[in-house]
Amino acid sequence: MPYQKPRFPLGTAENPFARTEFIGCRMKRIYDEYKAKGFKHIGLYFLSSPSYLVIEPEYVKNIMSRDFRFFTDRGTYSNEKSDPLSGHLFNLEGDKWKNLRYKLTPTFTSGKMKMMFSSLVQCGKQLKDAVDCVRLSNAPIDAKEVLGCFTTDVIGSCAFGLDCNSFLQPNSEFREYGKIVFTELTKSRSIGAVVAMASPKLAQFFNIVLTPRHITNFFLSLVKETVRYRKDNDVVRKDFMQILMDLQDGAQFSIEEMAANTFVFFLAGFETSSTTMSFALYEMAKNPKIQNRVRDEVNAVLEKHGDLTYEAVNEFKYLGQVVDETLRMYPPGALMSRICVEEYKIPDTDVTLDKGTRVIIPIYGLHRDAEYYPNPEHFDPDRFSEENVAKRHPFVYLPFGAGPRICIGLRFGLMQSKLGLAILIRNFQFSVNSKTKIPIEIDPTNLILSAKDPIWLDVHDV
Ligand code: HEM
Repeated sequence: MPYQKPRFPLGTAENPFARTEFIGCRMKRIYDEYKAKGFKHIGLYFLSSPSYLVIEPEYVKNIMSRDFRFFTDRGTYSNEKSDPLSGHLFNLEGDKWKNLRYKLTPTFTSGKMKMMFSSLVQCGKQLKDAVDCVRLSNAPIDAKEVLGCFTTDVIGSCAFGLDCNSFLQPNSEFREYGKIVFTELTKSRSIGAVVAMASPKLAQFFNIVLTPRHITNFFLSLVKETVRYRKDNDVVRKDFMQILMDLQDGAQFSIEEMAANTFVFFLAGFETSSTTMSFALYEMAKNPKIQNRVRDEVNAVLEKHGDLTYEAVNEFKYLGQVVDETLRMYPPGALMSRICVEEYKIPDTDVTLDKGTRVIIPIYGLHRDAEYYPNPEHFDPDRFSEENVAKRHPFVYLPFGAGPRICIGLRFGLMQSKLGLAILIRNFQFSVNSKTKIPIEIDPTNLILSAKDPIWLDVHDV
């Protein structure tokens, strides 16, 4: 198999203590270079760990879906005893993951989502009022900050039962944690974080704790107090916490497990959705035709339904295509990993992956590959019309992953993104403020794809 020559001591990896290029872009460069030479896959080294980068979509399909049993784990680090918040669905492996996924799947049925919908609409009203205030003062909005407040409020309300209104209380503890949690966990350049990435087993051996103690204490006590308050006062709410509490009554969850799994909704659900919405708004601000088409659709659907209902959001077809195209150009999870848990022969080749090999799926590379998406730097929601989608290999579009480990919050993420964008586009017109750099620079230090600087947009009346 072709491979990139490793150099001591980093292998083919970039120095993790001095990140100068976003990891998704780096993998895209390798993907482009080897694809141009006609290769379907390539070997890499992260420090001394062998890794395998996939180029051919058919191999991606086998790994993520058809032959999933060889690739059940993601290879992220968790240590349930010393670092209780790390024992969540994203990190767990093998049977522990399988059992938890089975228990949590009912959390995202359409019935449960409908139940939470009114909380989302309430957060949407606060978003509209906040943007209106900025419009009246003739100032631009920082889309990242505004939408960060919105998704913080949504997750606060739907996962923790809190009424945050981050717009009125920008310095509330919950919003402050929203800002730092992701950064502290994913930008960490401690030796422990590097060891955990290179070898989760070694990190386990040294009992490494990645979650800062103050974050663990905040979330553990928040969940403990909420559960105690609801039980003592017979309070029943329509949120994730309630669903987990109902499961807990069947003795399926400890308080630590409940905290870890509400925490992961915070970790996996908040920044992914807010960056998606910020990029979508930025693209629409650059493309008034697309923005107007979305506004016309939103108005027509709302006229038909009379109100912003769950069913109405599901009818925003073109807005859905705008979100799909945004996730193609700016997938928050720009690369995905799997661990080969049993020796695996790549079908129709003489390549065998050893147990323990890390597999990298270069989502950003696939999404910006001109073979699948001609003129890939161009924002074009029509790529996602039913007819055009049917012409493509399904495994060249993976913003939520695929197979049994696909994002469990996919429908929730799409629903909150479409709802927030519909409210904004219906009520305001957006254009790019001169302070915004075009094209947007990607933050090299973040593990998820996000803008390095604020995205300033001017807001006008419709
Ligand atoms: C636009 C929004 C979102 C995007 C782009 C996104 C993307 C992803 C991706 C790429 C994965 C990895 C999938 C794989 O390895 O195949 C993932 C997993 C996950 N996501 Fe999301 N996500 C979003 C929203 C959410 C929300 C709102 C929640 C929860 C409320 C959530 C919870 C999770 C969890 C728990 C996992 C781990 C699933 C497992 O391992 O079984 N995500 N997400």
